[in-house]
Amino acid sequence: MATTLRIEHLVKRFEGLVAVNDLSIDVQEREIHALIGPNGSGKTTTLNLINSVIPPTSGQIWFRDTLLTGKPTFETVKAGVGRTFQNIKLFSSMTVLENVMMGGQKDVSHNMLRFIVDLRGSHREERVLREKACEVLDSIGMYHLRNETVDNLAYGRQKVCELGRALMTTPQLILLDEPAAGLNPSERREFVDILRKVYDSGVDLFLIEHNMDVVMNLSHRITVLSFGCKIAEGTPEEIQHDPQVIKAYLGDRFRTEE
Ligand SMILES: Nc1ncnc2c1ncn2[C@@H]1O[C@H](COP(=O)(O)OP(=O)(O)OP(=O)(O)O)[C@@H](O)[C@H]1O
Repeated sequence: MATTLRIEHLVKRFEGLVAVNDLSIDVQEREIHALIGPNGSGKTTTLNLINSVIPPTSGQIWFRDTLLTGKPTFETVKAGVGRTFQNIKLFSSMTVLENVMMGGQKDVSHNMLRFIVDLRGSHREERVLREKACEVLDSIGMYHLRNETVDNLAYGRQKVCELGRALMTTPQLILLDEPAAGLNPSERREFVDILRKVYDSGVDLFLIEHNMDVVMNLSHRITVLSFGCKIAEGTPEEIQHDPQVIKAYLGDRFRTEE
């Protein structure tokens, strides 16, 4: 299998604090890779570095043959990397369909007003985006809710809607920032099923997550951070039994009976 996402000697300093410290990770094609670790260990910073929300102090990030480092966020999206956020970033008074359609505009975050004006001006563009958004909504079981305003949706459904918006750029890899956060157990099970479907459709996943049931059931490989440094990498089975990981993060949650 080829490497898709390659993180090489990544460092991020915030003044005196080293949030990410010489981090290297190779994510393979067709992999669900989780990044775990205690609060403040550098996970969100790493995600923000991958899709160029912030620049690194040093190091490089590659996605396939494209160097992402130094590129604006919309270029990382163009290269095939999508993203969802820990705190949902939807337009709450707009419908599900409109929110998902906006994901089809690669630079929409810079150009929201133009997007709305363009949609009104260009029936062809609107039709293409609408068709694609309907397909995406169908694939994630949200088509029947397309005309609901986001405000009226349960939190779990809003998260699925955000995932739908990320799918509009036809990503090859999606970065997921705590997909299970705030979900109740049944919403969580449903979301994991949807993520599996998205993966089965050919999209690789790189996620940050604190819920260890989700991480251990979903991931093929896991990288563990502590104070910005990688302390372990391996399969869920290896990580659950790694003494250093148990000490730094997992505690007794996965210790097997002696
Ligand atoms: N913009 C910033 N300026 C200064 N310090 C920051 C900034 N962003 C993050 N940090 C610090 O960098 C460290 C890593 O933070 P980060 O949010 O990446 O951790 P995390 O592992 O995602 O934590 P959590 O699980 O709580 O979300 C923390 O000490 C945090 O306070």
